[in-house]
Amino acid sequence: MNIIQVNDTEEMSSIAAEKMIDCLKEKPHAVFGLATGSTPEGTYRTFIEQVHERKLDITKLTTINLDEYVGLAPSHPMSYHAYMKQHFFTPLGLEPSQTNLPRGDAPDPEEEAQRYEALIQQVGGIDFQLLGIGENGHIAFNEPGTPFQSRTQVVRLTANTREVNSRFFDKKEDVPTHALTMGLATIMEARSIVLLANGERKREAITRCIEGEINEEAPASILRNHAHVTVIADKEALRDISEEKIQKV
Ligand SMILES: O=P(O)(O)OC[C@H]1O[C@](O)(CO)[C@@H](O)[C@@H]1O
Repeated sequence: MNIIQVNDTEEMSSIAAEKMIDCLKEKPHAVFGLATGSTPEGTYRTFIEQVHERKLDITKLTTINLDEYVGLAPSHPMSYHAYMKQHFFTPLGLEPSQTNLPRGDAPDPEEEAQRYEALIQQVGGIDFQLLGIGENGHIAFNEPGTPFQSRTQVVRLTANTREVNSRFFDKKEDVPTHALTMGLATIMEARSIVLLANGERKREAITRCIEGEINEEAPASILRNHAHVTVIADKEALRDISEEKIQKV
């Protein structure tokens, strides 16, 4: 695990965006695994600016998102479809056929999970996976206790995750109780992974991810079993990590 300490969110975003660009330049038909949440917003902005500035070809790119709330149609403003459209797909200029998210409004969510897992295999797997981390250590919506061998599935969200994510909704009760999420084993098949974290509120989750025991109570700790993971995080998130493990920019 390569751990890069950055000075601020802007630096985190530009390093992450540069890694996405490296992947795209090396493989124009790359498959990007993408995350939502507040953490990757700057990375998306910087990547898009750079793609336009350097006139990079994105017409062969495919994107596969990690998760979606069960019950929210793509048109729902709090859906991850809407988030991706606003922060990435539209400003980058991707065609709808290039982008993929689980359908939160699928009539049979379990069947949708299977379709989505099969789709990831059909596109040949993920070349570059971007991840955020939940305050409780979740990656995608794989909450503490999720089996390491899990694949794309329907999950119940913890009270903590619903509380944390209620900041995006009008009322706490509006936060869906379930989500469709790529599983931990699915994520681990990505060829390279970049995990982003900033701020004190991610400190405990990052400490457990990097220095705690590798176990299912700390879902992000599984990443230590992957050969190509880079954590890009700020001082606040890395406060408890031993100096010798950290690379500073
Ligand atoms: O980036 P944020 O908003 O702190 O969210 C962290 C993580 O939580 C989620 O938003 C899900 O709760 C993930 O998609 C994200 O990686």
